Amino acid sequence: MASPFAIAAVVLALIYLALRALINFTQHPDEPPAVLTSIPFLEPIICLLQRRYKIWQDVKNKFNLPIYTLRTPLARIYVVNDTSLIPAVERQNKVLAFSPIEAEAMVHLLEMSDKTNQTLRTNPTGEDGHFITYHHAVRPALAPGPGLDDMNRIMVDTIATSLTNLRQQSSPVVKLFDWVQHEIIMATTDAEFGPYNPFRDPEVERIWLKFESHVPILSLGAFPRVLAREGLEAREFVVSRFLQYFQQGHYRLGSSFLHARFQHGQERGLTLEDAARGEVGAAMAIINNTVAASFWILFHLFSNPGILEECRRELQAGGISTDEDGTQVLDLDHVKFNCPVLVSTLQEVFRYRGIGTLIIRSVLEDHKLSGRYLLKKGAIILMPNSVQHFDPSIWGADVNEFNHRRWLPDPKTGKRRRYNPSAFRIFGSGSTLCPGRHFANNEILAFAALTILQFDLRPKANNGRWEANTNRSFGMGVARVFLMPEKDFDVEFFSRIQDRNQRWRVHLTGSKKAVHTLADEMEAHEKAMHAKADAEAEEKARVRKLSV
Ligand code: HEM
Repeated sequence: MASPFAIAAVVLALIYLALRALINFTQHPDEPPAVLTSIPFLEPIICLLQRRYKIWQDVKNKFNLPIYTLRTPLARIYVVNDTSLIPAVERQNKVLAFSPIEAEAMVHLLEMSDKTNQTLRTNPTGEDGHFITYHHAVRPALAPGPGLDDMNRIMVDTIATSLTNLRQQSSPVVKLFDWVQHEIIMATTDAEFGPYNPFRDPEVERIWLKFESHVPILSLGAFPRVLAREGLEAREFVVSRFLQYFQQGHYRLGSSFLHARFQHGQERGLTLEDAARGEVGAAMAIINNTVAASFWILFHLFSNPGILEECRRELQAGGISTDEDGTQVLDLDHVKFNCPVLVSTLQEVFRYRGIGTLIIRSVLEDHKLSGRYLLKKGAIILMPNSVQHFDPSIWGADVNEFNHRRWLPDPKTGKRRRYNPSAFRIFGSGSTLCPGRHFANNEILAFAALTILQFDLRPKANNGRWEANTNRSFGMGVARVFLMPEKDFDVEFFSRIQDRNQRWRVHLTGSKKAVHTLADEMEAHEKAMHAKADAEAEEKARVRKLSV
């Protein structure tokens, strides 16, 4: 009689063969080829757990495919490597869409009323659906202009005041990430919510951060009452504070962006409580990435004395004046337009550290991408930033290095270096291109400039060596496109200004002109491509009509 081991081995072999056959039979020849199928349906998950954010580059290097399929137990995932396929995905935003994913994440994460959940889920890609009307409502408030200027003014005031206060302490020691997080949360939310900013209560900030750590489980809706009970309690506390803020009419003193959001909610029939819940989601979008980018820019500036000196020199060459009362005035226009090395360093931070895999789309109908690759309804598309941001054919042979001068004009020709804008993924692209990028650029630059001018920073451990390991990062998160440092660490702040009481402020002339980034080029490039595609479609329709 056969041993139990032998029987188990045969059963396992049969299951294995059946699963392999299932993949083969259900993978259409026109679909992108399936890879990581040796352990059917599980190999992609095992590789992700082992390799974390490095998985996307590993698979690209191993198979060298423009696009491929990962078969997982829950869904097919199509992963895009070829840069030229990205605009093709973005052009099909009614069929390859982000909003249905956003709708489900919001339903789970925010638990609004049934009526609002229904509103979110109804026709999420339609012109009159929640998401497209939301984009139209908020974009103008965040575009260069008076609304953005007001936000910028409050944001720089908050940062300048806080750093002056910090200078009054003698050589304070802080955990760097925590400190940056606090500074950016306060500056961003002051700008957003005005004088009655709920985050001014330290309890709100503390509990908000507790909520934040449970977001991945909450947004998946994976047994939150068992796995993330603390997160749910934290969310309800923050919601209650936003609700008070609305009930007491404090939102009237908030930013134009907040007004646009609130007004849009009212028009879509949201109750005040739903609006308060919506603010929890909005706060994630406006805070999380700016915190991470601000941490990384300080890390790269202070860990490289050469870059630090170059940037300080640029800032000091005409960027600072003195008021009659002795206040030092930093001119934000000077930072934005006359400090090319600092601006280039920021863009390199975006490229080098902004390699989360946030850009995700849902396939709503079977679709032939670029007329070649069959994408099946129900699948997910991922466009990993890391693949694009580390492609040597786009960025050159030094792609794996942090080159803070990468974005400066070519020293030989004096001309701006041309990179494919579709390969710069940090602010997304297409219909969901981040409308907050101008505010974020201003905030990160102002924060970095004020910090490097006033302080020297030195890590307490490692003999003052700067180290931030990211190996354990999955590079995936809700509203997080940056790799996160594994551990926070203590740094000591030394004031560079003798007079501890000397005040600093930032002068703003207005934001009509924005910092130039590749994301803006991409917007222009995509608009031109859309116009070309529309013209071609019109021409085809005209020819068809004539031939009838
Ligand atoms: C470095 C900082 C930031 C980064 C890297 C960033 C990145 C992004 C990305 C990648 C998306 C698109 C998501 C997708 O297509 O899948 C997005 C959307 C958005 N971002 Fe940002 N963002 C930043 C800061 C901000 C700030 C400061 C604000 C507001 C003041 C903001 C407001 C928004 C809004 C309103 C959306 C649209 C969300 C939606 O479609 O519902 N972002 N951002």
